[in-house]
Amino acid sequence: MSRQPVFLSDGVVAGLLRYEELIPRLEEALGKFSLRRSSELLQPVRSVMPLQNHSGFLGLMPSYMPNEGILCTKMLTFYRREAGSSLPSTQASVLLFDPEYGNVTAVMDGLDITHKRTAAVSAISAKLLKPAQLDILCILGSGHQALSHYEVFTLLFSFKEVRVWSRRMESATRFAASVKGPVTVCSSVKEAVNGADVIITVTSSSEPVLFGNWVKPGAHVAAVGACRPNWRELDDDLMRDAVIYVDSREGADTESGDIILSGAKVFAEIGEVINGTAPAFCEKTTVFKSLGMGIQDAVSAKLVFDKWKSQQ
Ligand SMILES: NC(=O)C1=CN([C@@H]2O[C@H](COP(=O)(O)OP(=O)(O)OC[C@H]3O[C@@H](n4cnc5c(N)ncnc54)[C@H](O)[C@@H]3O)[C@@H](O)[C@H]2O)C=CC1
Ligand SMILES: O=C(O)C1=NCCCC1
Repeated sequence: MSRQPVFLSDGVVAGLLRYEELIPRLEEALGKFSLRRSSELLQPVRSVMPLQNHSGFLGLMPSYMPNEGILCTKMLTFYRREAGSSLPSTQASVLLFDPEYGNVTAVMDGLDITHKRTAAVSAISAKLLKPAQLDILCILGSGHQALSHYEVFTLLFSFKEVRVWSRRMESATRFAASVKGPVTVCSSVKEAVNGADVIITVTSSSEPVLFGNWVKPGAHVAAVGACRPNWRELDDDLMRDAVIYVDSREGADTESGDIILSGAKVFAEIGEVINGTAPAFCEKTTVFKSLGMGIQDAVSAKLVFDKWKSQQ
């Protein structure tokens, strides 16, 4: 069992990972996670080491799904970057092990996995908590996650209008020009979210950018940024008035400033909605607070590795 691990570059991973195959695997994993059967799935809360010099952190995200033959960890760094930096703010590597023997079988670049699995889980939340009307999609932020969220949301849903807002107008304009379909560039958050049915927050902000009194009652918000206990994207009004769903209760209670600082109560994990053990309040304003989980990376990496092996 002393074979060297294979290395799969970002280009190879991106070529193999397809939303159509990824989404059902993520749904299954989210449902399993919420059952809390430790014989089937283990995933501790992300271990985080702050990197003060960079307003960032290094995170370790292990997970184990013995029945799936998955033992995996993602290692990531998040650095708060100035606009125009050539490096992405989140960088990641994923290690897959042979669960039988403990040797590393594959090391893969984790960028595309992080972009796609995060966006796919937000799209799953919108599918489960679908508002009655689905005409307007609004994306706040114009970076990597904005792009992957645009891709999967326009793949799964048919919006009449897609809007984008970014702190710097030229970034929003560049984003709109880079995607296939029409995108309205908005000059303020208030204008962007006005009447929107689905709002995605994908900013690196540590202060609220989205305020509850701007949000249409019954809208669904997928809140993806603000992944540290003292960072916010959403204000107290929105956190108090919406029904709050999360990927992991333990993760949310440990890492989400929006939840910890607002004192908002988590209603359910989206895995519980998938399992039918918690209701989907589609008619109410809902927030899905995403922090990201190791199992999401693990099932993505396993999918990529199996496809790569089948082509050798
Ligand atoms: N929940 C999850 O599973 C994951 C969450 N993330 C988080 O998603 C967010 C976006 O990630 P990426 O798109 O990869 O980053 P990025 O660096 O590519 O884009 C960040 C965006 O945030 C904007 N921004 C930065 N500071 C801001 C501020 N103070 N106010 C408003 N906008 C601001 C930037 O202009 C840019 O549009 C980050 O907070 C990241 O930590 C990233 C990966 C997974
Ligand atoms: O789950 C992830 O991957 C990340 N979550 C929070 C921000 C950095 C990446």
